[in-house]
Amino acid sequence: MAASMQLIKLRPFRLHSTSVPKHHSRPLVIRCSATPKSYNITLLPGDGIGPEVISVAKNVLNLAGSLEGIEFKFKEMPMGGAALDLTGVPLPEETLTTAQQSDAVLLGAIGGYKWDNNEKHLKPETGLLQLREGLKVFANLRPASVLPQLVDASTLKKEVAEGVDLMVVRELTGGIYFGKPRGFGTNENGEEIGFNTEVYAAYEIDRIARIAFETARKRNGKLCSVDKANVLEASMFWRKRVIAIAAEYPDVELTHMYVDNAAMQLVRNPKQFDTIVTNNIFGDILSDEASMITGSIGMLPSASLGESGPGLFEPIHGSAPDIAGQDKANPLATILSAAMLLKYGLGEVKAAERIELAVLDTLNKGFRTGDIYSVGNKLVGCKEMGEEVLKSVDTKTHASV
Ligand SMILES: NC(=O)c1ccc[n+]([C@@H]2O[C@H](COP(=O)([O-])OP(=O)(O)OC[C@H]3O[C@@H](n4cnc5c(N)ncnc54)[C@H](O)[C@@H]3O)[C@@H](O)[C@H]2O)c1
Ligand SMILES: CC(C)[C@H](C(=O)O)[C@@H](O)C(=O)O
Ligand SMILES: [Mg+2]
Repeated sequence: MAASMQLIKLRPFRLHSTSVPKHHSRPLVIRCSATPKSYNITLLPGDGIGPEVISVAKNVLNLAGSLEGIEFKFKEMPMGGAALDLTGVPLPEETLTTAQQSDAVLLGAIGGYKWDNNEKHLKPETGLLQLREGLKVFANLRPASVLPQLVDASTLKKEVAEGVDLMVVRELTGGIYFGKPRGFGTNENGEEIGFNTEVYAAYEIDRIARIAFETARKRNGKLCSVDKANVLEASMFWRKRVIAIAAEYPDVELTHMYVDNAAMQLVRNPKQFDTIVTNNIFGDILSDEASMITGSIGMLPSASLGESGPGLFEPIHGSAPDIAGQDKANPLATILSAAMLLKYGLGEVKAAERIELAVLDTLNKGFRTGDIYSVGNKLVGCKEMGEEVLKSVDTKTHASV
């Protein structure tokens, strides 16, 4: 099991000690062994490579679940550009309601050239922000670990990349993404302007800081808060609140770093980081940067959690229009997001570990999509990679879990 824990080094935890999300209470229900556990999963394939990676991840999730006596009822709903084309909006009300009423949500990716020049409210990306807001998933966990099998795929030198295992805790429903005022206008000289507002209330910082301290406590006890407190008032306040919350976690070592330095340190010496907590926009950027240390953005999963209700699970990558429809996408980030769904969303740790082990086994056998390929490996497409993971879920992990 040690190998799988390397992949996503975090045990399931409650976001809030006083409010237990619906799904966390599930294991307490006593069930007859003849009655399989059943969960409703909303699938949001989205655009570009989204449907390709979701179709593969759905099969893996289904098989890992069935081997643990879990049954899934999947409901696929339109989202992003696909929803715009179908209904005229990027997040139809029915999609949001279905997602809110399910046990967990698995999303592929949204966006594409076709909708790039749409007005803001008609952008696929706006639909994604509405979904995160609608599910109230303020805590976005983005683990980045360099797997021994993929050290050579990293763009960094082996000695720098080897052993990296960090977790970015990104605030997801606040900051400049949602702050008001925002929009377009003219300045005092009559010139056109565009503007956004970076704003955080104390409660928003306090709750994400607590998640980050809890996360660090379950890992190596080191938390680095990344901000721009040398310049931005919102960051100065962020730092003040993180320091205040630190008093509740004397066992966690807290450090602070400016975001420009953090971006540099991530490629200079990424092993210095354990858990990073940061705001919405810095977390977006730093997690893409961290992904390349691991070999590819096609490897990084994520879990977005709130205080109650279903979690949202998605790879951190986008719809990759440059490779969409060519069976070239790496599905592992989405498959690993399905593992996070099981672990953090449903508390189904055994089924999650089956998937993690299967991914490691598939990589051990040398199967690689183009983004993580190096000489000597077997180059496969998205579908074949999925089939290989399925085989490993069925055989290897069945025997070892
Ligand atoms: N969560 C999301 O749905 C999400 C995230 C990021 C970007 N986007 C959207 O996706 C679209 C494209 O954005 P972008 O090009 O900046 O970022 P991107 O992540 O889609 O692609 C960046 C690069 O990484 C590659 N890549 C991404 N995922 C891969 C995978 N699984 N396997 C192999 N290679 C992969 C792509 O081919 C591309 O070269 C935009 O519309 C953007 O808004 C959506
Ligand atoms: C598509 C976009 C809205 C999104 C974000 O900025 O959060 C993406 O980049 C991500 O990382 O999930
Ligand atoms: Mg991003």
